[in-house]
Amino acid sequence: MDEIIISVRQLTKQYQTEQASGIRNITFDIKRGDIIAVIGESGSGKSTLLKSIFGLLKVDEGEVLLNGKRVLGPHEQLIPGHKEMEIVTQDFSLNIYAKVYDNIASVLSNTDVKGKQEKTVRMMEHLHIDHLRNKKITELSGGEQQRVAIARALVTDTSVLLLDEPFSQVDALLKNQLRADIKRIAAETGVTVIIVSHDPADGLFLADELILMKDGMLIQKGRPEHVYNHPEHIYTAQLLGNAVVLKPEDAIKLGLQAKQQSVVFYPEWVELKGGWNSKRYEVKDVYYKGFYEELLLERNGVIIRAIQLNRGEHKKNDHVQANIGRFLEF
Ligand SMILES: Nc1ncnc2c1ncn2[C@@H]1O[C@H](COP(=O)(O)OP(=O)(O)OP(=O)(O)O)[C@@H](O)[C@H]1O
Repeated sequence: MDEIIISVRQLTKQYQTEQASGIRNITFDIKRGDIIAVIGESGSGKSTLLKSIFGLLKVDEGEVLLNGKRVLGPHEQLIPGHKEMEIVTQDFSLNIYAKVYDNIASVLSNTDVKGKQEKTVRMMEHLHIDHLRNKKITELSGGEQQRVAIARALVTDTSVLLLDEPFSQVDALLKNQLRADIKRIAAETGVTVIIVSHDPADGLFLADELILMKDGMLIQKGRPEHVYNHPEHIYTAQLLGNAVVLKPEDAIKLGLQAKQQSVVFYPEWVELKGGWNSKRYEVKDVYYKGFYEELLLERNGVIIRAIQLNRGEHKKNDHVQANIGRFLEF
């Protein structure tokens, strides 16, 4: 059976503000070795959840258990945090005057100097920062600092790594590499990782399980493919796949038999092809996206979006046959 490493139980943390803020009644378990991605729009409570798990915030209700033991809050111990967890926050908390190598090595004990050196070098290689080893933190870009902070957290052989927006400072190319590195390192070391990100693509790519947050509440948890294909809220479908949302009267104008309040589908569920069930649409616009293109299609005054691999087949004012192959109702 899978071993549960972290249990979050009815966790509530409200800030003293006029509007509702923070997180409310969050409950879930994390399996050892899993990568969990906490996804949600800005202000949905992701960072509050992460900090609460680490013991940085005094929560109002509920608890976090690590290996069955309650994680203490900042009011219960001198130094907030937990020795079996490492957190990389958005400020990185690096010693900016020290060199990259020393920032990483300094968290290891001096009892085994050779082992310390080897481990530090290996971790720098893992995160592609070995060429920066003698540079000071002040001489690095934001993305480079981010990788040093992750290396410093991972070199400790921590059981749990918490990452708050770990890709916020890196460009698209580096981001792909860093995501793949984290996935590989997690698989190699068995570390449990919780990543907070506002970019759903991070979670879809990296996570064994996604946690969707909205207005301080957990609204869905599950494997990325499952959550993507079976969203329980319109918000989830919009966040993960920029879904098209139609009122039932508009859906009917497209020939869909809608019974509920809203009809929802991802643009890639629209099939651009002829056939007995396809309908004629006018192409209102074509957005070039590189390897694919997004088409704005109109029928009976209703606009939908469709995407397809970029073959340059369609242009504005063309007519196409399209079929909404699958849709969800909410
Ligand atoms: N120290 C604080 N005092 C008062 N309100 C706070 C504090 N920290 C967060 N909040 C509020 O709590 C809510 C959740 O904030 P949180 O930072 O957890 O969200 P988030 O999903 O991480 O957002 P982002 O993606 O923008 O970082 C927001 O409404 C925020 O304004």
